[in-house]
Amino acid sequence: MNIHIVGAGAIGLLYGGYLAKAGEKITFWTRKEAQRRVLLEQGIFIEEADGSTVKIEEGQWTARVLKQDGCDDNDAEEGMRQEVPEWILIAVKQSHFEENMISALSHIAGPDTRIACLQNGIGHIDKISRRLGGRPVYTIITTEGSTRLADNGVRRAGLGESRLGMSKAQAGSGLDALHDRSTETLLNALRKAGFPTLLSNDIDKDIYRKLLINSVINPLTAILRVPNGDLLVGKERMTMVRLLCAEAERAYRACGISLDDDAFEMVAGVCRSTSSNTSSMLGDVLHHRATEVDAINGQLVGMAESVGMDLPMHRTLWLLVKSMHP
Ligand SMILES: NC(=O)C1=CN([C@@H]2O[C@H](COP(=O)(O)OP(=O)(O)OC[C@H]3O[C@@H](n4cnc5c(N)ncnc54)[C@H](OP(=O)(O)O)[C@@H]3O)[C@@H](O)[C@H]2O)C=CC1
Ligand SMILES: CC(C)(CO)C(=O)C(=O)O
Repeated sequence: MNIHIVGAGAIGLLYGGYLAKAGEKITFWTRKEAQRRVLLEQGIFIEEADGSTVKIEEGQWTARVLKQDGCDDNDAEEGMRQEVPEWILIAVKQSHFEENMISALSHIAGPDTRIACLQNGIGHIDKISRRLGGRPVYTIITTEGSTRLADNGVRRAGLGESRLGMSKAQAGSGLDALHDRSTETLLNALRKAGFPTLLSNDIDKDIYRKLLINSVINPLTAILRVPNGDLLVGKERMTMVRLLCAEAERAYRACGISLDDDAFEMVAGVCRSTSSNTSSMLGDVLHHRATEVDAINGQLVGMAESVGMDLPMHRTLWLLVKSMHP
């Protein structure tokens, strides 16, 4: 299957690398020519949690630079059209969803191309879908953890679990798009590549579950500069985790979003299972990059506001993290 990966960062290289190794035809779209060159010259490497390293040489995959108009330096647009992807996996960060990037997507995608987003946070799906003429956009929620080590390599935290689905707002009356040949083909490709993936008929539940987890763990670890597990160390941190969970739960109830589990137990469970992780938000802060806090705590605060509710703790975390942006 012909799959394009937009954003060859931590999660893009992990997914694209293993999909290519499993025999899929992969095209990475990078932002910079320098990264494209490193990829083509040195190949991709993935460090696994057991210390082994997997090398994936060019052959099954190629790399291009995503330009504003969708063309790269080496290929005319006509050439790209002949390689219309069946799927595009978007693996950029929330802060990378700029007009130019979204407009470039419309050049890569053919009329039947499916698009799936791997981002944490919310708000991006509708934005892209609108800009792509209402084309339905799928979501992949994953517990994979990947850290970028170089332009061409990543470290995988361990085996995660992923879910592929389409949120109700996207599906409209067309939920059948979830159960067609194209979706089945992507699911099989992901599984063959070593990503245990389930088809979700209720991806919104997964999206909001992850949003709540990220809204508590990410800003707290970014501000305190501690690994995830350390949020459970000490009375004061535990109290903050509890209060943030309770505030988010109140907002979810007011918005009619149900959670299967107790929020605190859920968040504490993730702190324990990823105890040595540097959260992605802490990673961004340490590297002086913009974080995804707008799409996480910002969206949560906005959701609550839409039903007349204020979330003072989440709002404060949002502003604190935003104040650390470069
Ligand atoms: N890493 C993880 O373990 C997980 C990540 N996620 C989500 O996946 C998303 C990506 O995260 P992650 O991979 O960690 O982030 P990275 O920062 O490692 O990767 C993002 C990549 O997107 C590239 N990019 C940005 N803008 C463009 C553009 N216009 N055209 C082409 N490429 C572009 C960046 O290029 P450049 O380097 O040149 O800036 C970078 O390589 C996030 O939303 C995150 O929440 C979800 C679950 C797990
Ligand atoms: C689940 C968690 C908190 C793991 O680190 C994560 O998704 C992130 O860091 O963004």
